[in-house]
Amino acid sequence: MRRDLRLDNVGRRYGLRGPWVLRAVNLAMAPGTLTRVEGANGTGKSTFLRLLAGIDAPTEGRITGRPRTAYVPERFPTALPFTALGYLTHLGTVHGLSRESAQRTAGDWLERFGAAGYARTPMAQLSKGSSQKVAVAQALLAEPELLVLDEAWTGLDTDARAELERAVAERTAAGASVVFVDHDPRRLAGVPDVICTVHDGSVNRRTEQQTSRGSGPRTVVVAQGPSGGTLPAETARLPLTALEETTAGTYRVTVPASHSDVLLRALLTARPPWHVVTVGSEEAQ
Ligand SMILES: Nc1ncnc2c1ncn2[C@@H]1O[C@H](COP(=O)(O)OP(=O)(O)OP(=O)(O)O)[C@@H](O)[C@H]1O
Repeated sequence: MRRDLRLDNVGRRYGLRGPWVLRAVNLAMAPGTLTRVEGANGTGKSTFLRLLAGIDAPTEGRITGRPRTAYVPERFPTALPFTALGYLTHLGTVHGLSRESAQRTAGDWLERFGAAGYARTPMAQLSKGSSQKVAVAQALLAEPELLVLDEAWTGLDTDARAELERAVAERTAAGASVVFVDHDPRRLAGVPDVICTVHDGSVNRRTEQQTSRGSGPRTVVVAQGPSGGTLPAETARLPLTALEETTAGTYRVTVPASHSDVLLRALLTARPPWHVVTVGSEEAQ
């Protein structure tokens, strides 16, 4: 079992005499946790994310237990001498995939984000939105155990934004941790397990209670299991907003819409598979 990512007395300031941006940050982050980081402009959210991602080092204190990590920076460097597919394939091989499998995985991610048409376009010629799709794909490619997203939804079109929410749901369902900052309070609303607020150099952590979950669109799935069946184990990792056994072996399961694909996959790939009776949507009150 993986250990927690721990920050012990972490501080960061820029320059020898710069003001402390973060100070005395003590935190533990358990595997499989979805964490939203909030705070006013300029309070140090990106600094905190860079430290978590290992892109930057603390000025004081220690960070331990960082698993295999991927990061989407607030500003992705676009002037790289590669095509989109070439860049992602190259990164895939850096992550240990064979060239063939790196190219296939890279192509799959471009397809998922609706950017397959730009696969052979040089990175420097991509629009802001398309280059953001490459930024996101490079992080998801390696199936990281910790995914750090700094405003990663910014610049994406509606479909790609929803796809990124689904990809986050897949990572957490697979037991990975995801930490994100997003200016839109509706982003994955009601889904995070933990909210970290950066304020005055401190990071305050609070756990989201199950009861406060469920703002934002939801999907309601009615599914029938094999007789006497209990829900597949993967569903225990999903942020269910409601669960009701309507008749013996038939469940009505409500999840945030971002997590419906993960739920359906868990039900349909269970052995023996579940029968999905209906799938509907519901707006939270
Ligand atoms: N590389 C750097 N060199 C010097 N100062 C920096 C650097 N990066 C960040 N800072 C300073 O650290 C403080 C926190 O910046 P940071 O970008 O972490 O905040 P933020 O909460 O992410 O801001 P925003 O909401 O505007 O993205 C700011 O005062 C910023 O000017």
